[in-house]
Amino acid sequence: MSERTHTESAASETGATEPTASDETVLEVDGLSKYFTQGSGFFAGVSLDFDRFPPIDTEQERVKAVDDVSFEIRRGETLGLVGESGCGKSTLGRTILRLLEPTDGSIYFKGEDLADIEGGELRDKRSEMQMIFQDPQSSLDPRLKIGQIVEEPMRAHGMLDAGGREQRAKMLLEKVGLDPHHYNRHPHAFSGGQRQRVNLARALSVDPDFIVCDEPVSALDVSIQAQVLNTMEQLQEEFGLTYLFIAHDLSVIRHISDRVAVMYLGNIVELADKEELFENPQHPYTEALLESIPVPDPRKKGARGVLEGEVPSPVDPPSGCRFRTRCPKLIAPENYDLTDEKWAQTRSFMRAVKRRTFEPMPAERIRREFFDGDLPRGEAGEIVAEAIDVLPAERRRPDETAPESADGWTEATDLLLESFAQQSICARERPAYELEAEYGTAPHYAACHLHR
Ligand SMILES: Nc1ncnc2c1ncn2[C@@H]1O[C@H](COP(=O)(O)OP(=O)(O)OP(=O)(O)O)[C@@H](O)[C@H]1O
Repeated sequence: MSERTHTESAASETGATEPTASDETVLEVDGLSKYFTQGSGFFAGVSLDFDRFPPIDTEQERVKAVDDVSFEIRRGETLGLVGESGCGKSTLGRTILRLLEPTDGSIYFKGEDLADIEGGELRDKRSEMQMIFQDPQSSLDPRLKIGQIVEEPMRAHGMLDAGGREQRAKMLLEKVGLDPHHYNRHPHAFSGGQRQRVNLARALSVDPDFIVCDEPVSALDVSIQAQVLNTMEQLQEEFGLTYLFIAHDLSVIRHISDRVAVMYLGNIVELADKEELFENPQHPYTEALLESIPVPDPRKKGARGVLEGEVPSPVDPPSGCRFRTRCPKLIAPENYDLTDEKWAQTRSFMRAVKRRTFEPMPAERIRREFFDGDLPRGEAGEIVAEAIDVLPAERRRPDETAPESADGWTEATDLLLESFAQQSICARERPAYELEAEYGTAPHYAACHLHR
């Protein structure tokens, strides 16, 4: 346990210091994957398939929650991890700490591969890596006193004697901005922000190097969030902590992070210095996320709502770039003679057909509304014309039910997707590129074919 832990002054609510990262790599994640098997129990994943003999199919559906993720975190650094709900942030955090078994890949913590160790050795390592969860309410046992809660990890790791643990717990309560006299009180007497401070004291009790913070301020009022974040920054400085900070809120990520990783459907799609990421985003998904931040200036409201469509299922994610099915910058397939304008029109037509966002209408009107009257030249134009042909025809009378149309929509969608979307490099290859950074010195990674 470090000397300075006991001698430095208590953390205050104000005057956050900028944490400084060293060159030493504390954590290196290499090709890490975590797949979940749908369901559980003996018959999970077993289905009957009467086209086979015997008619049992044991092929299991696997949720690719984290898929081939690699990055490093330096000592004293905060790496922010941001992305929409369900993209795999929590699973990544838990797999790094081996609270979940990795499906593949390595997790080097201070040079040692955690994926290789088991039992007592893993338990010992756990004291060096802690986790703080989102909900301070449910993560504190209401029957225990604050002191017992903070001391519990020390007891589990056989740290200090009873007197030493009490002394350390009181010191830590003060460090996290609580009155040490709260030692004998129960959690129900505390506000959300105070409870999260108790969680911080508990995580710090075993003197960890690395903390995974999983949405630690999301459940708190905005006014309390900044105070808790400031305390976390002060504790980082004082105890030499390294954070992986998970949040979906970009303003929280901007407040706390040194570098930021953006996650989409189990992959990291962009990783750069905070300043670089916010000022010079290079992945269309990051751009869309940044543009979806509510802007205080009402005159600028045009920029919102750019993230269209549903996130695909992590059971069967898109080939190539996982964002391609929603990407406004999908690259044109090279095998057609398409101008930028005609590609943009073809793409929006393809999207409208796939989502069935227009009523059946005459071919001439489709050409006019989607293509300014001119289809793309050559083979691309022939394919579009064929798709228009198979779309259901318009109703002749308003009371007439639409002609049996589902097949026409599906046929046109399949034709367009197979001929255009799936021919794009975005569908054929997985992108991974390092770019020149404009701000700061850290490498800028953006997994997007636009940067080839
Ligand atoms: N135990 C599990 N079994 C099966 N699927 C799971 C399990 N845990 C998570 N998943 C799935 O893995 C994917 C990633 O989930 P995860 O909770 O890691 O995302 P997240 O980005 O942290 O989302 P949120 O911000 O909503 O917590 C989701 O599709 C989720 O449904």
